[in-house]
Amino acid sequence: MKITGVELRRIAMPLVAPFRTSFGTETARDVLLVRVVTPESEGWGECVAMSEPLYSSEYADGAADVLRRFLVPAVTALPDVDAYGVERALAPFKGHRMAKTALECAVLDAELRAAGRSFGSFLGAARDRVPCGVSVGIMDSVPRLLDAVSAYLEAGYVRVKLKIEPGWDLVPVRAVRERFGDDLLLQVDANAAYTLSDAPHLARLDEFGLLLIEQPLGEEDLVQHAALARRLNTPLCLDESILSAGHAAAAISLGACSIVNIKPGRVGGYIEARRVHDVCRAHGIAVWCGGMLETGIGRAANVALAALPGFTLPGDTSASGRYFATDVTEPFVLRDGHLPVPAGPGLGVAPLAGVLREVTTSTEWIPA
Ligand SMILES: CC(=O)N[C@@H](Cc1ccc2ccccc2c1)C(=O)O
Ligand SMILES: [Mg+2]
Repeated sequence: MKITGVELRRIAMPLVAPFRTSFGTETARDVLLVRVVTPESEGWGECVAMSEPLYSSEYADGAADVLRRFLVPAVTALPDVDAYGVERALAPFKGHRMAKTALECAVLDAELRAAGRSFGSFLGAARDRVPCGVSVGIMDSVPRLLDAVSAYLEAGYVRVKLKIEPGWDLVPVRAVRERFGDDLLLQVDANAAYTLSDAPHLARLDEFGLLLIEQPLGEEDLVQHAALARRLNTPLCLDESILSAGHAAAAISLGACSIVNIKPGRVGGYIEARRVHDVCRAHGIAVWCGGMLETGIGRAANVALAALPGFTLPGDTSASGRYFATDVTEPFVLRDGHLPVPAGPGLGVAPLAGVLREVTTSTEWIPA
């Protein structure tokens, strides 16, 4: 496939409610979308980097810059390209995994649309719908938290994840467990807010029968997570620490985690995300699909990924309405706690022209 050109488009997506984590509070998404145009078709990809480098080192303006100056030219220079060719062409550039993922996804979407093949069939989806969990932010009070969880359970979510940080952990978790009972699938995510010296405190989470504790320690603390895992009964899950299939293998062999949250943007692409899935599966490690408050573009790709056989835990693949009053694609709507895997060619969804025009804050065309 020969690329004619690439569009970088920024869109502003207000959130239906502020989303607070241990690293900050988000009230709107400033999203970078990538559109790849070829003579046969066009494809879309979403860069999940935040507007500020608070979750990872990447941020939207930086991703746009590295795409504009290095990544897009490296790909559009190729006479014929597919998603694997994109991976090879981008390998010389270090890091910038979220930016790379957006471009790889857009090429893959265009390629699959031209071939009349769905994302799910390319990745190896084993199901046509996936069970969905929900990520609940840090709230102003426990009553407000209980109201939010109650509404999400009403909506049908099959698993609840609570954001925690020092000062907001045991009390809210205990309140949710006591209100909604022992059968509720419940887990927590600290976004690296603790240190190994907090081990005795974190061990007190064991009494709540959680599915997992996600990324309690720093992104680079693989050995410390292994030490912490030996002092907890609750399984440890890593998110920020796992940037590749190699990282997953290292974390597993160190005993730093027994579950992995897979986010394609964090690991550099959907092809690499499948490699992480395969490595974990080979080690008997369960995986689930994380979320970065994606629009329907990233959501469509993630739901397809979440349908792979090793994704045995509900992911943060929540409905569009969890984050946006109006999604940029047809909304993903929860049915019996599941989202359908798009079956159409490519991502199976595309931005709705009217909504896209409304939310666009800038566009830039990069000719091949
Ligand atoms: C659903 C969920 O908890 N996601 C991330 C954290 C997170 C939170 C807030 C975000 C805001 C803008 C972009 C990405 C973001 C990611 C996580 O699993 O750690
Ligand atoms: Mg996380």
